[in-house]
Amino acid sequence: MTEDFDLNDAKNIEAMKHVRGLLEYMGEDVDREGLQETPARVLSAMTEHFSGYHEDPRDHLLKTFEEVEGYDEVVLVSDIDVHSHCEHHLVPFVGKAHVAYIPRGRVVGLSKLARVVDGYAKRLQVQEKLTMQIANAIEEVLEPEGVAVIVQCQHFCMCHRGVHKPNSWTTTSKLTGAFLNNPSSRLELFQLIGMNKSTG
Ligand SMILES: Nc1nc2c(ncn2[C@@H]2O[C@H](COP(=O)(O)OP(=O)(O)OP(=O)(O)O)[C@@H](O)[C@H]2O)c(=O)[nH]1
Ligand SMILES: [Zn+2]
Repeated sequence: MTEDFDLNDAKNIEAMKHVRGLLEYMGEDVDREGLQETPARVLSAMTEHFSGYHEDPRDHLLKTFEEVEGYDEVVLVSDIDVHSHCEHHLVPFVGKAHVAYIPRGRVVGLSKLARVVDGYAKRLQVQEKLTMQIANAIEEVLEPEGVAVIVQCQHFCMCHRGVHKPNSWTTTSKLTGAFLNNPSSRLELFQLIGMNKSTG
């Protein structure tokens, strides 16, 4: 599970001490057998959860976009799974992102939109910032007629601690260009998202 984790690396040794400190703080016996590999596992998992710090998500678009004339309708990738962590409590928030744009010549592979979502989600986040960062990246690189990013998540900090509202969902959106200014583009977007849900 932690094959790629270097137990001899000075930074890792230092970080494992901190994880042990947290286990002690929780009231655990850090020397018990079941916890021997836990600090390394925790750090290895963190590397995965926070891989976004080691990339610029805009690169997924910058390195792959193509100039394609003729398609100027909505491109929507809906229900992209979002797994992020809230910067207030370091606990997960999870849900979906719907990402759309109307090309003005530049198009990109559909998976790249999901990679942009991941690149920003795999950091400590607040949902509003995540939503804006995804939209800004697409806007900046593809220079489309419009961008729409809608994120719907459940925040564990709200569901499983604190106010304890396990059924609550938070929706955030960032619309630009035609999606903002043209009611028919916005209506089409919401119909497409709704249509997908009713058939899914
Ligand atoms: N706007 C926004 N708030 C968030 C997000 N994630 C968590 N929060 C909120 O951040 C706030 C932090 O409030 P604090 O009063 O400082 O922390 P707290 O005492 O743990 O608050 P409670 O969760 O109410 O117990 C809470 O209201 C959370 O619901 C997010 O993505 N966006
Ligand atoms: Zn939180």
